[in-house]
Amino acid sequence: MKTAELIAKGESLPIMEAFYTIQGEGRFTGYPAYFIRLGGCDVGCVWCDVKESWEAGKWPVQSIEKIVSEAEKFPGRLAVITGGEPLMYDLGPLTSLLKEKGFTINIETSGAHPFSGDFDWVCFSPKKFKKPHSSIYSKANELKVVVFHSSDFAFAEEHAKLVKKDCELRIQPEWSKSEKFTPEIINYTKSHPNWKISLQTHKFMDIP
Ligand SMILES: C[S@@+](CC[C@H](N)C(=O)[O-])C[C@H]1O[C@@H](n2cnc3c(N)ncnc32)[C@H](O)[C@@H]1O
Ligand SMILES: Nc1nc2[nH]cc(C(=O)O)c2c(=O)[nH]1
Ligand code: SF4
Ligand SMILES: [Mg+2]
Repeated sequence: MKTAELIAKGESLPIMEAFYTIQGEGRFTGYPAYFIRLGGCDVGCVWCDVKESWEAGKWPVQSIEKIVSEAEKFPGRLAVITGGEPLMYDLGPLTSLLKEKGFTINIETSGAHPFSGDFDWVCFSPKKFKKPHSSIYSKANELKVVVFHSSDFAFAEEHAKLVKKDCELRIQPEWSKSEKFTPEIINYTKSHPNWKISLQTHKFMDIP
């Protein structure tokens, strides 16, 4: 089969990088996890901290068997699928193979493409730059909104209305604007206690 066909079926995927680290953000902050970063994103966030991921074509394509066999070399059995935007691909085959090998699987996504795959935890981080696909709202376990501008609090509330009742709500300061917005985020969370704060703790620890 041609590479393009294998990618379309989700049997092979462009891999920007894969690394064993500590989940820095959100619900599973502090958990050791194997990150699989897929290449390719068409959302275009001005403040994206992995812009080099955007061009799918520049990353090597690997079979899901190879991706999972690399993951198995590490002792942890929590995998985080991220990118780039991982939902640009059919994640069914990759997640079923990871499951077969005993992994718990989380995803980091903007939700901008149709949902696929079988996940234990879905972290949905909507973006103003490309509207989320309707399929994400019933799947999200966590809504993690990055604050880069004061208007992002209202954007966060709009999305909070659309997710499931038990979806956990988090606000995360955009890294470069952290100093400016952290006091506002603290005050917002104290006055809107249905929200919690998420920080990019890996950046403080200087780990991947
Ligand atoms: C790089 S993205 C990849 C996954 C997916 N494309 C997404 O945006 O959710 C992983 C997480 O990092 C967040 N993020 C990206 N750049 C950031 C920045 N400069 N400051 C804070 N969070 C950021 C995203 O919102 C997302 O929650
Ligand atoms: N340690 C660590 N935790 C993370 N949580 C989400 C990340 C991502 O880029 O998706 C990320 C990342 O890049 N590194
Ligand atoms: S959706 Fe995610 S990977 Fe894509 S530009 Fe935005 S933060 Fe970066
Ligand atoms: Mg990151």
